[in-house]
Amino acid sequence: MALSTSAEGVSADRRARSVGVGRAHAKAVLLGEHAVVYGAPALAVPVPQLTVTASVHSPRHGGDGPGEVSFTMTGSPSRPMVAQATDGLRRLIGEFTATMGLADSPRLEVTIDGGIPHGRGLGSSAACARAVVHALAELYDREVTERETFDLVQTAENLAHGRSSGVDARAVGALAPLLFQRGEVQELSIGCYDVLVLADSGVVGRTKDAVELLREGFQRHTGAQERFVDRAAGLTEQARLALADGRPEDLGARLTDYHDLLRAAGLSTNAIDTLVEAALTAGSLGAKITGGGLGGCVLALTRREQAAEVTRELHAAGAVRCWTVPLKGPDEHAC
Ligand SMILES: Nc1ncnc2c1ncn2[C@@H]1O[C@H](COP(=O)(O)OP(=O)(O)O)[C@@H](O)[C@H]1O
Ligand SMILES: C[C@@](O)(CCOP(=O)(O)O)CC(=O)O
Repeated sequence: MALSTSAEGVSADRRARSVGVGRAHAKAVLLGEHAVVYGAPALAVPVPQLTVTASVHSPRHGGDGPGEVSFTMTGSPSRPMVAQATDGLRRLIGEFTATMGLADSPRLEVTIDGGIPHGRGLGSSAACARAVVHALAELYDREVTERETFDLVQTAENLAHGRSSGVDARAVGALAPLLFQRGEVQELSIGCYDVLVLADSGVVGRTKDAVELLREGFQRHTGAQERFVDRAAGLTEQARLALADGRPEDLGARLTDYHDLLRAAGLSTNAIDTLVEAALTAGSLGAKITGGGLGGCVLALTRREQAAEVTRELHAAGAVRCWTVPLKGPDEHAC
């Protein structure tokens, strides 16, 4: 099945001004986070209402000698980005210029207009990286395939996460829910489903630390990795079938089961558990932490007509902001 990805067109106008612009959106992992790092499948959904835009400006297009790359985040006031966030992007840009056969390292000014809060399990670093790849492609008028884009985003992600599965790299460019496993994706053909209410706990999670925490636990306890990955893969497969067959109650139950699995592994927090309980009490079909964990967001599968009530209860339980994300296939424009 062909995968729908968001792509950026080349604007002759921008080329003349030596500026390339690229965009990507946030994502949420429905099920499978962490286990996906060990080769298990994951289900992920695009979050199209949260986007990031990268503008890459080349003040001396084709400049001589090794170039400098500066990074700025817009906002009031605009600010330089932290090294933790820019190291991977620098490596990505180096890889892009080498892969595309560009002679010299250019001098570049990268501006990130970020509408995706970072450290919330929403794929902010992958979205930034993907937006930069699209911007570079536009700036240099190069065709970049989906595979090349994935590899470039992974160059940055592997630095940010230590070892990244690649699910974020794919999902932040996808137009529909997808099943991801070992770099390969399958777009899920579902109709209009219920909605996901995403609630931000306001606490910055640390994906790299969370991945490391789990790995250390696996090293200390014989068989723990196999047990975790088998249970996670089983739940993800059951959820995939429930999604395909239109069984929202079963999908919801598997989400909550997956939350319990992550919580048992030490990846949840009290604030997150409170939000999960609040969503379930308010009528959500299932709820869980999403992404790297140790903070971040809760995702709650909710009947459309109950989304407002669930959102109210999540705010009352401490959520700093909520988003309602339609769960729908690529051709369901009227959902
Ligand atoms: N402007 C910024 N200020 C601080 N950190 C940033 C910024 N932009 C991106 N980051 C980085 O983004 C990372 C979070 O991205 P990521 O690991 O993808 O997690 P998430 O998907 O939860 O956002 C943080 O570790 C941080 O280094
Ligand atoms: C925990 C993990 O499965 C997902 C991380 O998601 P995020 O970066 O926290 O949005 C890590 C990975 O897949 O590389």
